[in-house]
Amino acid sequence: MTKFKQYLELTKPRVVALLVFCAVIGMFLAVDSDGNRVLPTWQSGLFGTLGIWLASASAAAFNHLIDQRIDKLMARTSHRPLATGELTPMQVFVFAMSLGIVSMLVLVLLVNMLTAVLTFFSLIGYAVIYTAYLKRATPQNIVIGGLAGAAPPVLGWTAVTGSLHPYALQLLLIIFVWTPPHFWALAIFRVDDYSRAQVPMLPVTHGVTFTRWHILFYTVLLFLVTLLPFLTGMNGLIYLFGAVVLGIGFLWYAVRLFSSTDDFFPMKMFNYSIIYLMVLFAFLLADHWLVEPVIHLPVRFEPIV
Ligand code: HEM
Ligand SMILES: CC(C)=CCC/C(C)=C/CC/C(C)=C/COP(=O)(O)OP(=O)(O)O
Repeated sequence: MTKFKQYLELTKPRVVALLVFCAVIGMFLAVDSDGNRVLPTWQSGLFGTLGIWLASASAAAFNHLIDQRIDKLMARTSHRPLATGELTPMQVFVFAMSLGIVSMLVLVLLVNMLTAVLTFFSLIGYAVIYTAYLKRATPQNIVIGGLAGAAPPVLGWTAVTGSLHPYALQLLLIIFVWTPPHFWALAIFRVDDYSRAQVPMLPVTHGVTFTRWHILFYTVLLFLVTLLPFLTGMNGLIYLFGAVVLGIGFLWYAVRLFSSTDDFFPMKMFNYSIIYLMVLFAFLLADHWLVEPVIHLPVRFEPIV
């Protein structure tokens, strides 16, 4: 009997879909060293996307393997293929290794070395540093571990240009600062799960109110960080409009989190965080390719740095 559904679940398909979406947008935002827009070639576009996707899926499968004991104890994850025994640890190991090896072959042979190396570090960062160590070690686990999940736009960018650009790092910074409100909103709702599994997530170790303050802090920081692409001249007014409107929405959730009596409200914020990131990146792309090249609006800010 085929276990396609179980193997697919190991790859965290929806999380990885958003990671790959951000990577692809990173590809289409790339500029060369003179600041001119560049497009991915069919090869860098196709194989870059494939390599990043396979590496993220591999990291997700390793996460299932390393977390199997924890996953059995939490209601949200107790149906996972290793927790239920539908797949064996050896099957998951072989699957995760295979995806990882193929991803590296694709990136090294068909994309470029820089992308392969950075993707490899992201894979290790999530699968080993975050999952096997940080997650169990400190309530700042997801802040530090968030670096791996924030890498995709940089990976997409380097797949196209073969070099790192400060603009790409702004995109990384956005996802890095977005991760704590994204995750802690869910963690507040799932605090009993984490406490049963003895995972030191912030709401477990420091309580829900403390976590709400942290969420608010990072949401304000996120609002400021999302202004950077405009302030550095990377993007124009259409992007700025999107970032401000979406950011006000996120801030509203972060403030309302203190007073809402709806138990499900943190999950509403969590769901909003996903829409937020998707639409923000869509704005980056639309602004980059529409505003100047098509509509000819002279709306860029003279960079302050
Ligand atoms: C350390 C960083 C992160 C942590 C700890 C985290 C944590 C989580 C958790 C616990 C879930 C619920 C998963 C489930 O129930 O299956 C989730 C869902 C999700 N995350 Fe994250 N996340 C992180 C980073 C990211 C990043 C970087 C992205 C994308 C750019 C992302 C996108 C998503 C999406 C799209 C979902 C919804 C999945 C679904 O509907 O099943 N996450 N995240
Ligand atoms: C190569 C590359 C870009 C790697 C990044 C890979 C990746 C899948 C990042 C997503 C982060 C994520 C879903 C964290 C949740 O893990 P968790 O263990 O806290 O959540 P869980 O309890 O749902 O498993």
